[in-house]
Amino acid sequence: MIYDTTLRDGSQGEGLAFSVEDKLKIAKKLDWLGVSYIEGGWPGSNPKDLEFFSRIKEVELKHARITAFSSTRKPDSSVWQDANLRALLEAKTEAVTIFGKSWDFHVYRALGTTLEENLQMVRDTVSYLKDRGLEVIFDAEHFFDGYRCNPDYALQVLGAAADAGADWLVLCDTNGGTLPWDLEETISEVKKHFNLPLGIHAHNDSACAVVNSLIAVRLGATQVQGTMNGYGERCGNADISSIIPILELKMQKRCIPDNHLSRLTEVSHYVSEVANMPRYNSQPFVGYGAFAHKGGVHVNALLKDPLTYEHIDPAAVGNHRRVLVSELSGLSNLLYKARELNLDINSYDSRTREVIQEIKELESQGFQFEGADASLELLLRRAFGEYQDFFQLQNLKILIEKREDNGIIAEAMIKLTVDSKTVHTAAEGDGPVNALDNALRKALTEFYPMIQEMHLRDYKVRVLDGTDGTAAKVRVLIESSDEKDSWSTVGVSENIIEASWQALVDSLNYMLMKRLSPTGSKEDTDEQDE
Ligand SMILES: CC(=O)SCCNC(=O)CCNC(=O)[C@H](O)C(C)(C)COP(=O)(O)OP(=O)(O)OC[C@H]1O[C@@H](n2cnc3c(N)ncnc32)[C@H](O)[C@@H]1OP(=O)(O)O
Ligand SMILES: CC(=O)C(=O)O
Repeated sequence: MIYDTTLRDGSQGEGLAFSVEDKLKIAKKLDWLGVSYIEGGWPGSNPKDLEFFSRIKEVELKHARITAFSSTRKPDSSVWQDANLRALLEAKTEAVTIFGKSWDFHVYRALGTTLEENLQMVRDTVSYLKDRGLEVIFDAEHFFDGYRCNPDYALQVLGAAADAGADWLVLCDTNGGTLPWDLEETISEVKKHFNLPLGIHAHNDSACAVVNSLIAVRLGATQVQGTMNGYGERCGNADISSIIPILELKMQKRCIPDNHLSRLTEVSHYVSEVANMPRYNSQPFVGYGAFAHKGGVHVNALLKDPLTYEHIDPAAVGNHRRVLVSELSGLSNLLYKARELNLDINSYDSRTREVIQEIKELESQGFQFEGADASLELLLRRAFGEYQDFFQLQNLKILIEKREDNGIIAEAMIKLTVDSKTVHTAAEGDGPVNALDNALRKALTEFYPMIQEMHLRDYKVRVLDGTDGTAAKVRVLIESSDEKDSWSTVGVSENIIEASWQALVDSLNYMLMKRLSPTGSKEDTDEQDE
């Protein structure tokens, strides 16, 4: 069973703060994926979590059970007086998760109580909740550290929870420092003492959260607690976007409903969008680059059989294969790319080798085509005679004026040839690149009105050779979009205006090619875009 704690432990990660709406959206999406439990939050912690539990009741979930989280009662107090437990019951979930201390050091230092009182806190809390007919999942906090320091006591804590009626004993590697072989030994010992279903809750501080979770499953644990994309306190929790496909595809353990695995990539990306967290390109299974192939040798073999360089079929997890074209490309990368673009080229055509050499030469000058799909497509189509620029520059001037009261104003004057006609325009902008963009659009709108639908979404500049001082080159990457599509272009020069010009011109030409020339259609490959 997959127990997702993105909304509770995940939200303890730096930079994450879910609204109630966010939590509801994520819970629905996790249910759509088919996880067994969704831990919605800690009701005693804040009003937002309590509101989530009240509103999630109105949502019809198909697979997941909602659980609410809390601690054992306070030392030297009673369960009836405990504010956390009161709030927990207010959440009115059918399942609850209680964490209790299982490391003697924590009992002394963090709780400031006796070992016996901690055992009583566990007993009282679990039996109080069981008496109310709830499913009780007992998270033994710091279990592996506790077992290492005082195995008898750690086992007594599990025993207290089990005797009080807990339905699950979940072994937590709270500090995330346990190594796989130690974890294996500890779980093997625990199994000798308890017949209850076991779970695992691993943190990733030693980069072992996923592997530790999988080892626990091999040893018989039937519940894995983790978070989508591995969000969580410090270095995060076990990433269920890796655990689910490994269980399903490599360990033959069913943990989500039939045919739901292909939803995984979508769910992972959705959660990162709602969480407003950047995606990790190389994230296993679900990352945009998880099946991106760059080396020529790899792509050559992939074309013969994808199994040569892919451990699973990307489609199984809803991801897709991508081939990158760069200075590390061979003929195979180019042939693959050409096929995607419906370009009829073959390895016997001398131009094919010439294009690879041109790409390698340009990349050595600082261009980077793997992040500039549109510039690459223009280069290929130009090389194979399938494309001609839609306008030509005659000349361009940029004036920059610093005014005392009005900041900096830039003005670009531009002379172009379009359809054998000369067009001469000028436009102002906040800065030189903005003025250039405005002037170009002004000149071209008369001939190609559709360029008004194009927007510049992102503009990035990278200095390529800082040691040369003013002679350093810059690479400009521009991301543009219209209502249907988005594309990236690149320019490189020692002059930032020239580099920006190259990327801007590519961007406009690319859009015009797509709209006006049938060979420029990317419709066939749209599904391959992120
Ligand atoms: C391993 C984990 O991830 S556990 C989950 C951790 N998550 C969070 O802490 C997020 C939500 N937490 C909160 O909103 C707040 O910390 C609250 C509302 C729970 C408590 O707030 P406060 O009452 O102000 O206490 P504070 O946060 O300062 O300290 C935590 C208290 O819990 C006690 N505590 C810690 N673990 C346990 C436990 N298993 N059982 C009982 N009490 C516990 C601590 O001893 C401390 O009590 P003290 O104030 O008497 O020293
Ligand atoms: C319970 C929990 O979140 C932990 O031990 O890490």
